[in-house]
Amino acid sequence: MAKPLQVEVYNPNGKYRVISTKSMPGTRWINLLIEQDCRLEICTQKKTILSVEDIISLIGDKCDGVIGQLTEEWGETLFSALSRAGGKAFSNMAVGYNNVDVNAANKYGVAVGNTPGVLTETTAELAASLSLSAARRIVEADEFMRVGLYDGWLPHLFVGNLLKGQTVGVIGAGRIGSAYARMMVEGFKMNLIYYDLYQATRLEKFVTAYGQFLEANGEQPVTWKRASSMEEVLREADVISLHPILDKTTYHLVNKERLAMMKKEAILVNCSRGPVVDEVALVEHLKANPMFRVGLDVFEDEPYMKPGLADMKNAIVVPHIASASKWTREGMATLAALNVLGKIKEYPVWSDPNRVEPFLDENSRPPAACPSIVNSKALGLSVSKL
Ligand SMILES: NC(=O)C1=CN([C@@H]2O[C@H](COP(=O)(O)OP(=O)(O)OC[C@H]3O[C@@H](n4cnc5c(N)ncnc54)[C@H](O)[C@@H]3O)[C@@H](O)[C@H]2O)C=CC1
Ligand SMILES: O=C(O)C(=O)CO
Repeated sequence: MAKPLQVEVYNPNGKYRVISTKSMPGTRWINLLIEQDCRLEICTQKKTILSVEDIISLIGDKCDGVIGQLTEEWGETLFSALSRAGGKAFSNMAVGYNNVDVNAANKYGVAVGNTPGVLTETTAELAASLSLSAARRIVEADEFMRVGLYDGWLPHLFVGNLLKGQTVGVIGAGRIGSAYARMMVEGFKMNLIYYDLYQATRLEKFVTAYGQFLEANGEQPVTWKRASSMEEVLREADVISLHPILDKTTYHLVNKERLAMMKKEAILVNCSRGPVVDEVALVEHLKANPMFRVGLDVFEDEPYMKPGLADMKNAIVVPHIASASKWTREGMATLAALNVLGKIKEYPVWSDPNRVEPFLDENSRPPAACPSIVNSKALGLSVSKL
């Protein structure tokens, strides 16, 4: 028999057994669970990605709820194991839940939580950082300095792109895409073109008002356009940032043909999910177009990179850190814990997952509700009136 995974136990006599497959930042989430009679077991095994078998062994014979991670495969096997152990609550510590088979969760009556909102600005800030770093070739220039190649100022040294007056393209103008668009429009006075299945009315109003403000101050106004196709964005924008969810409609959304539609000196940023971009085609495109640049936070075969990507000077790569600020990660842990706790306590579901601030205020008790359950309709869960 395999050795049991290492766990740290809080409140051993708690009535409800809750597992967290990873240690998470902050202590508020731990306190909230133990105050509500949960025995919390945090897996401390030194293994970055737990397998399905590892998680089955953590669930054991009795488990009321699990807080899991985006690196884990939550499908039929795990939901049936959780259900056999009496559990009806699971939450990803992430807003994206493409690692979760929601139909399987529905089949076993397990609520699936996620953590929207608390990571919107943090993720958008990383996308903006990658956009700037790529435009101004910051990583290349930093490497050049460190290896002692700098021997004096030169007119052609690391010439990059000026963002002001250029066009930023956003694909997927939801919470994060809209926050990113605002940063680029407001911060760098870029014009906006976006593509989404839905109209981003608030974003459009913001750009209109900001354009009017600039004009009233004698400056060139910024503009916006909702594209009727993704191809329109690819052809027109100078910087393109990807922010859709990952599902079968967005798998390889950016492929060889679509890369070829982009401007030769364009910048592509991906802080959504790796498989939204065909990474093999991307490597070929980077090789053939040295002035085309990318900033990537996510990878198709994460944690691995496709062959050749790491050698490309025109690529900036970071290890899926877009939501990695202390406040955000602690907030994500809190929302994930409250999703699980809320379902265990049979609380209703919060009515607006875009407005989760009341759960994050450290100075007050969180509302008696589950902050965000993605399958609440399928499970017929009631909605909070708070
Ligand atoms: N790199 C990282 O650390 C992080 C990555 N993410 C990723 O970002 C994604 C988006 O997060 P939010 O903005 O909070 O979600 P959201 O649901 O507010 O926005 C997603 C947008 O994508 C649009 N969309 C869906 N299918 C589309 C398609 N085929 N073409 C164009 N647009 C489409 C939706 O209409 C929606 O407006 C998450 O699902 C997650 O995968 C989120 C947080 C951190
Ligand atoms: O929340 C997500 O979806 C992430 O990728 C990590 O923050």
